[in-house]
Parts: sequence; C-alpha cells; structure tokens
Amino acid sequence: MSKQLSINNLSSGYGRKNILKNANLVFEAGEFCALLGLNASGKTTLLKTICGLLKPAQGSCLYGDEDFLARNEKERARIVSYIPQRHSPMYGVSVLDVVMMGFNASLGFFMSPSPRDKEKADQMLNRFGLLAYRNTDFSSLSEGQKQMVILARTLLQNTPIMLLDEPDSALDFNNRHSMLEKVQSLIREENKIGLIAIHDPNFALAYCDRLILLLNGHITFDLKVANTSIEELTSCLAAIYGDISITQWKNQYIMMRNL
Ligand SMILES: Nc1ncnc2c1ncn2[C@@H]1O[C@H](COP(=O)(O)OP(=O)(O)OP(=O)(O)O)[C@@H](O)[C@H]1O
Repeated sequence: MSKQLSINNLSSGYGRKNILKNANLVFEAGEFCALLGLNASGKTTLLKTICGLLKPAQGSCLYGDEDFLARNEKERARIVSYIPQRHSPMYGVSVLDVVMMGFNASLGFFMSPSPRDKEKADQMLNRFGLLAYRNTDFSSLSEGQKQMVILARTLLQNTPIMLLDEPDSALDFNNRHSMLEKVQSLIREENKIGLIAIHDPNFALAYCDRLILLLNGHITFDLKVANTSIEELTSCLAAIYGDISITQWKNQYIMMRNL
C-alpha cells in the first residue's frame, strides 16, 4: 500500500540560527511537488532536514508511521534519495561507476553490483542519452551532463521519496523539459513522492501537481495546481515574486513579470 510522507511541526537551522519554522505538510504517493521561494527562503534547509542531513530542532518526518530520521544512513537511503544543489567533485571515476553508486543502499556489506545491475545502469544511461559516455571520467563532463548522471544514479536508487534540489540548474531548455518529464512520469507511474526545489515557476506550473511556497522559512501557501483558480495562483505567487501576471495558453499556465 502507498504510504504518506508527513512532516509535523518541523523546524531546523544551523547552530542557533532557526531557518525552517514549524513546517506541516502531508505528501501522497504519486505527487510531484515544487518548492518555490526566493533565494535564502529555506528550500534547501527543508530538503536537507527531510533527508536527515540536518537534525531538526523540533518536529518529525514520518513515512507511513515510520520515523525514518531515527534510522541509520543506509536504511534512510532506502527510503529517501536526495540530489543536492552541488554534488561533490569526483575524479578518476567513470560515469558508469557514478551511476552504479545508486545501488549502494540496496547492497549488503562486501556485495558488489550484479551483471543485471550493470545492465540496468546502462539502460538508465541510455534513457538520458549518455550511454556513449559510460567509460568517460565523470569529472570531464559538462555541468549539465553531470546533473543528468546524478539524476540517473538517483533513479537507480529507486526510493519511494525523491528530494531534488535544483537538479536542472545547469540544463539547457530542452534537457530541462526532458528531465522534468522523466521525473514526473516516474513519480506517477511508480507512485513515488517527489519534492523539487526549483527557481522557474513556469517549469513548476508545467510539471508539478502542487506548489509549496516558502517565505523566510515559513510555508506560506500550499496549492494543488489543478484545483486552484488562475486568480488564486496569481495572488499567491505575487506574494512571493511581486508584480506578476499569469496567463493560460492551451492547457499551460505561464507566469510573467509585469514590465
Ligand atoms: N551551512 C549553513 N550555515 C549557516 N547558515 C546557513 C547554512 N546554509 C544555509 N544557511 C542560511 O539559511 C538560510 C536559508 O538557506 P537555504 O539554502 O535553505 O535557502 P534556499 O531557499 O535553498 O536558497 P537558494 O534559492 O539561494 O538556494 C539562508 O539565510 C542561509 O544563509
């Protein structure tokens, strides 16, 4: 049965600096949700807290009724995957080996990936048009290619909850659409929960089911796109982005700044 992710009264920060304040959210399986907010509004802080990189000052995160933040890192990695805003540099590691790291959480001690795992990794690289780079040194790829490899690795990790922190920041227009399409269809088809921090509201409006708007560490609006009128969307997004308008073209919403 598909489980919910519940975030209950969650607060967190750095040292004594409290950033995320009393967040309460429930996510259903199959939902792809955008976290929107200006720079420094707390998007990364929320994602890092849900994946266990930051210890909450108060509150809890439950998957079903399981407090997964109480689990060790490897057990957590079977439930939550996280693409950070910036990945650590990796030198002398092939693209295939980076993608295969996605299996780490599911392997026991001293186990190495099976030939079937390698096949799956190749299929995933193929899906991203990166199969020709499988033996290339990861560090020699462009930033956009690296982001796609990291996403491919995360998809192989195959967790029920996926947290993505601006995974598209280095991607060109076409690859950004293609990445969001892939993530959206995977979340829907495999009934996962996806939470993505993203800066362009138009991509969020096009691909996400729900918009969660953050302002100064507070969740100010939580909107299901399909159930929200264009007027309400405009007024909520204007509370974050200022003087904007939203128009509808075919079945898409487009947000523009009023110049
Ligand atoms: N390691 C840290 N130590 C201290 N303060 C931090 C740290 N990381 C972030 N902050 C502070 O927390 C606040 C929120 O930062 P956060 O990275 O969560 O915002 P964000 O919404 O993801 O921003 P951006 O859109 O710029 O990535 C900022 O004021 C930032 O200075």
